[in-house]
Amino acid sequence: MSPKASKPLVPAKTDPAAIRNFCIIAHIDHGKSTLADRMLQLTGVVQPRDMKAQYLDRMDIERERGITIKSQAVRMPWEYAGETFAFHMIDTPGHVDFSYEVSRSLAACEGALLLVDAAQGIEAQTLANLYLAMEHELAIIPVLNKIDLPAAMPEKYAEELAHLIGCEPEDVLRVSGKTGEGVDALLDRIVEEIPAPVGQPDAPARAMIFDSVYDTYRGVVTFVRVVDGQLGHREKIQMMSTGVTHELLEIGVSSPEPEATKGLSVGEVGYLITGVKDVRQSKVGDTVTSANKPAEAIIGGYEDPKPMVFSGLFPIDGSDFPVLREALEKLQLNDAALNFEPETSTALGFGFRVGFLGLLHLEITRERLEQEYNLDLISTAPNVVYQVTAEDGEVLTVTNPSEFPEGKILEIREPVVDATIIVPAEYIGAVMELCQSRRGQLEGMDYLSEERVEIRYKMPLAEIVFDFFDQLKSRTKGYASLNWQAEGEQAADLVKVDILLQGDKVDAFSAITHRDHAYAYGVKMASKLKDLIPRQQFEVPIQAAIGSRIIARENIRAIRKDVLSKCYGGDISRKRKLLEKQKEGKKRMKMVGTVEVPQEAFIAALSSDEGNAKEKTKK
Ligand SMILES: Nc1nc2c(ncn2[C@@H]2O[C@H](COP(=O)(O)OP(=O)(O)OP(=O)(O)O)[C@@H](O)[C@H]2O)c(=O)[nH]1
Repeated sequence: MSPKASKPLVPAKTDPAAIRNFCIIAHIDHGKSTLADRMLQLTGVVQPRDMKAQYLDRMDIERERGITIKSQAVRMPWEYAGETFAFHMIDTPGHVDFSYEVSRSLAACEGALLLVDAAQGIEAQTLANLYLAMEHELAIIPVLNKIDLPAAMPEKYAEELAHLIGCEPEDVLRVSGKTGEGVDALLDRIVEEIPAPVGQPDAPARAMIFDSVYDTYRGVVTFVRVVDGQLGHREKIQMMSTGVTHELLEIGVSSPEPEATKGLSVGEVGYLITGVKDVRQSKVGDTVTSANKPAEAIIGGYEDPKPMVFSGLFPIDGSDFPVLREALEKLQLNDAALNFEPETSTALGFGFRVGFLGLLHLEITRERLEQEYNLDLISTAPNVVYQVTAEDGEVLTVTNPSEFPEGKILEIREPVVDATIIVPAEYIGAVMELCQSRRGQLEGMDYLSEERVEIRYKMPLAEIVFDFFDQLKSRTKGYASLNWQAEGEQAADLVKVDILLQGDKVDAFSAITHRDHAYAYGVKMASKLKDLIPRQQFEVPIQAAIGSRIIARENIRAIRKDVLSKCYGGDISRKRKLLEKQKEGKKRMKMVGTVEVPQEAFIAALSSDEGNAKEKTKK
């Protein structure tokens, strides 16, 4: 993040009246990043020869998957009526797992571009993001994107959008992020319609942290929006929630490459570098003030990201445990939403219980651990968080089936969500049937237009987070879009199903499920394992049980594997070689009680056959 040494510092203080802070909100794949690319080009901050698609998605994994994970803030100049304006554009991720990032970015803006694909129309996350923007009282500019597509229906969707936000269809801008058509008119509209930031220039400095990223060379880079006063180069700053002070080594703006400035003043969006090495010291949502003249009140309105899904991560090679710990610690430097604690499993050895925002977050984290740190991992079936009241009245927070208390249980509470599904009206029946089978309760239904409907359900998180989206897509020929948000908890009839091999519980295969699904889980797991575990020298029963009650059973028949049978004659060295080879093979086995289970059986039994979470959860 270093500026070129010889470059003079850009003067501090931009007149707040000439600043416009905005973000782009949209359903996933409606083209935010592509539109952002065009804006960078049109405003001249990125030269055509340096331009690459999705310029702002810097992480390799973001490029590979074509999605935005971390938000980015970029400063761009724009001439309007003879005056130069400074735009701060904050690109936001669109996936539901990362919606907390959207909410932070929104709090740093005065306006939002609501981007809708002109060939798709409004989708579930368009609504969710719009409601968030309205909560933050942002000025909203409706924009239809991808008008170059032959399938685009701008007239139809302009009406839909106008109806939704209460404006005239003519007020809906039409652009193409791909060809650039209409983008300069959009930039003008930003000046006209988004209010300039207001703050008190002479008050003690207050800046709100909306993102922190870890940079290998510079440590933590903190992105802030200055609300009051100003922060200067080399100033001593204080984090208001903890009182910790740091010296500012560098302050600047991204344009889109980092450019050091003398300071940041009211309404400006930029970055701070203090040499701190851990993002948790620069907490998103915290207020930065000046240590010499501290402000009195923190800027409010933030939520901390809360993990929704937990899974155990175990190295396949037990000696990789320290590497896994170090890798998780490094990822956490850059991902405040990731949390983990050590876990021991009798079947899988030492590993970590890791909390994620959702399945995509889990998959990305796992992929990064495997790619960037060269680890081979087994992950256990993900589960949500349960509140379990045991017989003695004690309430336990259970993030792992192995923590499930033995004995009688008074109540189990599970997280629930409000789900919004948008589909063409002909699929209402199919969607309702699916939601009902997942213990959903219909909350309401509205027609967005004659043929498209918004259906709202209250559902258990555990029912929606895993393969629900796949099912929804296949029942609606891919036309449904889904969004959900946490909405508290409810009591439910849940049980823990254990899997036993020769009478010994295999903790890695235990699961908490609804009583109605317990039998199906038991049967599926027992028959999967029967195929995966090789025959042993004795008979091995595989059982599924709720408490002491067996609900399913399979048997692996005994064999005696005589490796010497091929070896007639008395060549002792050949016999020895075969026995050695058999010993080698045994090393790759895990002993569960007296049963040898090959490593691959764990991997295969725990791997879901559901494929890729991004594909599943993308619209
Ligand atoms: N024809 C056409 N395609 C577009 C346009 N804008 C974006 N696309 C394509 O739509 C796809 C999604 O675009 P992105 O810009 O990655 O979408 P996004 O909303 O940023 O997606 P996330 O970062 O994953 O949230 C890409 O394949 C783009 O090439 C457009 O104006 N016209």
